[in-house]
Amino acid sequence: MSNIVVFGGDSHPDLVHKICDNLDIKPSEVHLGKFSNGETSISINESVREKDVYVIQSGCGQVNDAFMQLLILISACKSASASRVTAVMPYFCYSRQPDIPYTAKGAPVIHRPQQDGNGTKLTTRRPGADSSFKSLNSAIRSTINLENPQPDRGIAPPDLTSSKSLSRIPMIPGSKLQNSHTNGDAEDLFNAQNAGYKLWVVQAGTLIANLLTEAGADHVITMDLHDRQYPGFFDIPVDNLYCKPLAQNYIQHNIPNYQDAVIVSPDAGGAKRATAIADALELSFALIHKERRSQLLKGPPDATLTSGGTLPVSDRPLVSQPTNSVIRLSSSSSSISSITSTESRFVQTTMLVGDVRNKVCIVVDDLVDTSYTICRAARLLKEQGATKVYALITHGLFSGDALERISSSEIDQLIVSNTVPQQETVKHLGSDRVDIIDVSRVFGESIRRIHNGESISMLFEHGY
Ligand SMILES: O=P(O)(O)OC[C@H]1O[C@@H](O)[C@H](O)[C@@H]1O
Repeated sequence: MSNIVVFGGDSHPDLVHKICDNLDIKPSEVHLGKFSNGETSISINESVREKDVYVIQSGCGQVNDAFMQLLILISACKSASASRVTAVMPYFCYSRQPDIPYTAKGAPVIHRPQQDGNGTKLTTRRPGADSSFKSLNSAIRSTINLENPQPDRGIAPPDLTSSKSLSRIPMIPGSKLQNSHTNGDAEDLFNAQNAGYKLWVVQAGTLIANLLTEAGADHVITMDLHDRQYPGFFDIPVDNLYCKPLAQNYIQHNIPNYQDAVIVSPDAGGAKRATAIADALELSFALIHKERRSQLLKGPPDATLTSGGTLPVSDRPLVSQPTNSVIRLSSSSSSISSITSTESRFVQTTMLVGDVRNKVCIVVDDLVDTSYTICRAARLLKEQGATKVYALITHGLFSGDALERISSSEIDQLIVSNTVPQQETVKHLGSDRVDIIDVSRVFGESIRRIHNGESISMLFEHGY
């Protein structure tokens, strides 16, 4: 192929080489480094004048560094007179929104308490909180308890200050999560859940899109965007490839008697993705749905649901019959303290819709980050009689201690694509328990087609 140049960032060199092998070219030479103060330094060692340039960088590893490196590489090519620059991001970072707890009351309380010489000053007040950190920490702790509601299993809450595990929950410098074991946070928890304001965490979609286009990207190629609407942030073409055809191919060729298996979505958000695979392979489908809502307790402390109070705390799921079970907010994950009528709580409903008894289950999801979602799904399926659980994932981020969790989970077989490096995964879980779906061919073919001005829509349906 003439007039094409492919550069790789340093987040996933193995995939860069594989994609280039498929294109039968070599990655172009670039020096990637850091200045002494930690800033990214890049020098391009060949001419890109009037060339069609592809910069491959997955949004993983040191993700902010990787993204900055991508931006600088794009900008360097553009200012060196490349005719077109395409960002190839096998895993598109910042494509998920933050998972911040907030009250049902919504927006910040805006009031006008302060007058100065120049007129009225609008301020935002956070009732019940001395400092924003104090309240936010509490809110985070409450989410941790919900994310890992296993009080009887003696699992300590993760330390957000050091663990990379809960990446959808913002990490606050200096948060003292070890204090979440104590009961002294009840007031904080109450404040966090009832303060009447919404903890506002930036949703970065437009910024990320603008940064890429401002750097000089003319086109983006990615795979299985968490949000299919995400390309709407861009005013350049975004080709979102699907792992689906590769996943289907894996199921058909590697799962014995796959015709009797059940495709499972571990949450409502992934239902479309999973049903698309189930429909294509004519398999049954099951859905795990979890709903969390904050509520103010009204009944007496130990009242039963029928008398208008609360159900006993339980992490057991509901099967096919949606009924509410209550996981109460607690400042300790190892014990459930008594409920008072004025505290805030979450009502959590977990439903498994579909029949998995004596079935092989294939849990399909776009990504695994902390792995709580997928491990919880596997446990539930086994409890409900599944004989074997496969987890089929596009982007295996496996942050923090995710691999340890998977290792001791009910997942029998993990199948994950290589949009993100998986050497650690194989090392940790063993090659028998992990299979890798190679996406380099489909990325290579999409680059070839885009370079030649051909359609890539057949890749969406059939892969390569
Ligand atoms: O539970 P972890 O692995 O952190 O998060 C992964 C889940 O969070 C969702 O956004 C993904 O679609 C997936 O279901």
